[in-house]
Amino acid sequence: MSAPKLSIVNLRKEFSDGSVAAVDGIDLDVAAGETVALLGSSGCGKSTTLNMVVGLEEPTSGDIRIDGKSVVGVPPGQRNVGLVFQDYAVFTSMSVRQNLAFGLKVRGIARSEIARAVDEVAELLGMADRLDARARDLGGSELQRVAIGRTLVTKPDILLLDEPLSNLEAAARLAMRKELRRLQKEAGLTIVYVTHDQVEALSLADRIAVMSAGKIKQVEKASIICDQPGHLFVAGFMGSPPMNLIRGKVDGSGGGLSFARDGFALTLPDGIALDPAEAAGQVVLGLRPEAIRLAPQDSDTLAATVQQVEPRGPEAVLTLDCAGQSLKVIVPASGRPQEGADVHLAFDRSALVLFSGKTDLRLPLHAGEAA
Ligand SMILES: Nc1ncnc2c1ncn2[C@@H]1O[C@H](COP(=O)(O)OP(=O)(O)OP(=O)(O)O)[C@@H](O)[C@H]1O
Repeated sequence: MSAPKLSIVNLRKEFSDGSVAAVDGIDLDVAAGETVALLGSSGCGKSTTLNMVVGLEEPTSGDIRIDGKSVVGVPPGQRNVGLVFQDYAVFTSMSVRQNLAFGLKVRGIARSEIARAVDEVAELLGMADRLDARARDLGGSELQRVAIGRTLVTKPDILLLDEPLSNLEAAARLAMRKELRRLQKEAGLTIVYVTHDQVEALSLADRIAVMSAGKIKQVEKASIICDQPGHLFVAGFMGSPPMNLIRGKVDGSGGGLSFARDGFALTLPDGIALDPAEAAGQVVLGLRPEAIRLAPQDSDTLAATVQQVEPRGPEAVLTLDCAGQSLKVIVPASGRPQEGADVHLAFDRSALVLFSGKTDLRLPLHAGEAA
């Protein structure tokens, strides 16, 4: 990556009334023009991280650098970081034009320059014909566009978006996701995007940082994080349903390794070379629901019973009992089996991953390979 636009270095925040750190030593680089999502459930420290970047909270320790320069202690107004919340923070009594102009007006910018900047941002947001509308007459997604526009007119180095689509109806949320993708491209924005919604993170971010209990568990490209989770937590969090995770042991040696837990056993692909210390201990096998399919019985399939069928539009999620092991499998809705049916499962073994039972980290499966 070229020199990062934003560097978060070993950042920590303890609130005086709390015994645990809200943000517990996180590191994150964001490149110019990149969108990184901070993804995690409520209370994991996402908003606190953003608040420290914008300057609303001071870190307990660690550093925040913009273009290589520390901004810790620099007042929010001098950081050139824009923050947009889910609550639109738009003045409803003002027009769209007045709202967009507000941030520049309070900075004492010349009128002609404000007018130019407002026109430019209105154009970018597709709101050029709405400049004279009263904010109180706007719908949710228009209001959110104005809120983003109010920040964009100030030309922030970094745009921070904190759950910006949470207050929108499903259809408006979809439209705004598209709008944000267009903005990212056209304005080349550097964005840190906070969300608890993984579909939003997957569709908007270049990379996703998965947070849990104040820590970043993994930062990875959105395109591969579901298939290549580096940490057991991420494997159990990403995807709907998430990866099947089975705690067990690896048996055998050389070319004939297999994974076993009670009655459930699966041959591992040829050529796997596990660290002997890890192979001797507990491991967790991970297999995405998409990597298992129903198949005619043969020497390579395992028998299973369908316990639950959950239709989900064009597909269905099956919960199966396979030798005492509960598995989730996604199948096409048409031709799905009935509850109670006996089926056979074929496994895409090339898609399986193993995690250390000791560290919860993904294990390299081949000599010299990084997990
Ligand atoms: N001002 C504060 N004083 C004390 N504790 C706080 C304060 N702000 C946040 N916390 C605590 O810090 C932890 C992280 O909160 P934070 O709001 O950053 O999480 P989050 O991931 O953004 O969650 P949410 O999506 O619910 O906002 C929580 O346990 C929260 O209760």
